[in-house]
Parts: sequence; C-alpha cells; structure tokens
Amino acid sequence: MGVEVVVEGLTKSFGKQTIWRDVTLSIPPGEVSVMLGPSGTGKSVFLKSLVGLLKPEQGKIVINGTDLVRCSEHKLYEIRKMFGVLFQDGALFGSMNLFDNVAFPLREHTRKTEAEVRRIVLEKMEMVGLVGAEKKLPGEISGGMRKRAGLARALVLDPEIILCDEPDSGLDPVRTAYLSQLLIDLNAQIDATILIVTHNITVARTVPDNLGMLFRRELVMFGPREVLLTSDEPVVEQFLNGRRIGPIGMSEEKDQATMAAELAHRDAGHSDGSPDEDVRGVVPQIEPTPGLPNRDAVRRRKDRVMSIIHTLPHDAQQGIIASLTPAEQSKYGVLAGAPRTPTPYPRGQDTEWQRRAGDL
Ligand SMILES: Nc1ncnc2c1ncn2[C@@H]1O[C@H](COP(=O)(O)OP(=O)(O)OP(=O)(O)O)[C@@H](O)[C@H]1O
Repeated sequence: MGVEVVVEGLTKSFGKQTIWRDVTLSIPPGEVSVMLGPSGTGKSVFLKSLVGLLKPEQGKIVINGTDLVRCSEHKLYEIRKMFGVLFQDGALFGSMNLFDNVAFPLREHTRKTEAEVRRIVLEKMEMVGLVGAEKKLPGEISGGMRKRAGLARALVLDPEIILCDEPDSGLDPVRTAYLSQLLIDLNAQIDATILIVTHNITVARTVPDNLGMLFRRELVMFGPREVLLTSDEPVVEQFLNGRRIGPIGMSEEKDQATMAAELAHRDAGHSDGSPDEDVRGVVPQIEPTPGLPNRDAVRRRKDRVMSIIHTLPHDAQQGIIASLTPAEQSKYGVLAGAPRTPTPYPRGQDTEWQRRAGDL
C-alpha cells in the first residue's frame, strides 16, 4: 500500500507574495485524492513542495516519519524515490523515443541490466496502453499518448505516491475520461497513494476518494469526496458550477462591492450565460475496468469514513450512506435517509472536522 502524506501548517511564499498559508491535511495512504483550485492558487506549487522541489517557509510535510521540509539532502533524495510525478505536459525528452523516455529513471537511478530495463519498461507501457508505440518520438504522438508515456515513466521505479499535475490539461473530454479510468485502474493494480491537482470538474466529481480545494491562499476544505461535492460554501458552489457570479473573480477573488453589483444584475434579469443546473451532489465514482482487482482503497476508505461520519455535514453523511450496499449499511448500523447523527455543517469553521477527518 502507498504511504500517507501528512501536511501540517504549511506556508509557501515567493518574496512578498504568499501563495498559501497554514495548509494542514493528511492524504490517506493508497487512496486517490484531488486538489481543486482556480488558476494561480498554487496547486502546482503545492505538488512541487510535496516532492521537495520547492521549500515552504513554515510547516511540515511528513512521510514515514521524516519531515521533508527539514531533512538532509541525502534523506530527501531517498524519499523522492518513493514519488512518481506526471508533469502537466508529460515532460518528455523530445529527442528520445518513448522507450528511452520511460527507461530514463531506471538507467539513471538503478543498476538494472538492459534486459531488466526492457522488461520493466514494456510492463509499464502495457499498463498505460502504449504497447507498440515504443519507437515513436514525443512529437509524433497525441497529447493523450504523451500523458500516458509520462505516466509510464512515473511508474518505472514502483512509486508509493503518484502526483499528477493537471492530467487533463489539453485533452478533450473523451481522452480525459480514458485517463481518469487509467488512474483508477492503476490504483486498483498497485494501491499507490495518488494526488491529482486539476480544475476539471468531471475529474473531481468522478475520480477521487478525497477532495480538497485551495482558494484565497488557504485550504478551503479537504476530506471525503462527499463533503465538497455537497458543500454549500459559495466558493465551492461557484467553482463546481463554473459560474461567473461568486467570490472567484477574473484574476482570483472579488471584493464585496463587485459581488453585490453582480447579484443586483442577476436579480434584474441579466443572464451571464451560466447554465441553471447545479452539478453539486454525489455521483458514482469510476470503478476499475472489469477484470482488474477491486480497489483495496475503497474498502479501507469505507471503514475510515464511517468512523468519522458523525463529524461530517448532513448532506455528506447522506451521500456516503447512499453509496453503501444494504449489507454495508447493516454492517455499519446506518440506514439510507436516516443519518446516525445529524450534524449541521459548521459553516466557516470547517477546520475542526477537516482536521479530524484527515487525522483518522
Ligand atoms: N518559482 C516561482 N517563483 C515565483 N513565483 C512562482 C514560482 N512558481 C509559481 N509562482 C507563482 O505562484 C502562483 C501559483 O502558481 P501555480 O502554478 O502553482 O498555480 P496553479 O494553481 O497550479 O495554476 P494553474 O491552474 O493555472 O496551473 C502564481 O502566481 C505563480 O506566478
């Protein structure tokens, strides 16, 4: 099983510009998590901090008892080997064919024979559906194939944590759906911890076990997917529905006067082109392709989430309970439509349940 990543009070600035502050969350081992956020909120900076490429000024990132922010270079090098990273554009070497690109980390960081390298590269290329494309150059293939090749390369050192920076960027909705399926299939096969940063709402609704959001230099929330998907926080509602009206503005955030003027325009009948439908709510999560093993993460997550369900908002409780089979509802002693403990959502004070959720 993949490892847990514990982030405590993390703050990152560039000069006087604070990117985010006091970020605290635990990424559960072996589960798939998504971090959402408007453009420029520091999602990529967060991933780079997790893998030790950027150094936050305050806080901790603890993996297997080691704090990456303060450990020695040697220790950081060791911990980095646990990561596989899929960068936004695949980050492939343009002059190398796909085989050599995927083989690169093995040739750089291990002493494996060429026969072993070949076996591993072909195995990973098969996992991502790229058999037969070994001799192609990155410039000769589609963006979706480049992402798959980047993913194969991220897999060759058998990572315990896979970080994906906007795996959907530049892909059409169909290719994005294939890539989403691939990430779930990989999780079923290798049980690694996976963290995806994206602003793609379909990915956020259908892929992860856990969902969080960065906004206004803070972590708005992080926890079981059902919490964010049913949240009535204005920023979440606006983001999930892709509306112009709400706290997120053109560059990042709006002032109260602008928000009030927009609401007045809307109330006066002005349309901003947003669809009326509200996509909030819990939709079924992608399951592994038939024939692959079930995801162990799903079973573990059920136990974990059911142990904290009484701390979650009412709508999230309902979403979680509705996703259980009758046998599971009986096992956990809950009935659909009747939450165990109807806890109102502590608006504006979500840190406590979020911390507790992350801690467990
Ligand atoms: N090395 C750096 N030096 C200075 N500023 C940086 C550096 N890297 C990122 N930033 C700044 O940090 C902020 C957040 O950038 P980041 O790329 O993490 O956002 P993001 O949420 O991933 O955005 P997008 O969704 O558009 O990719 C931006 O204002 C960016 O200019």
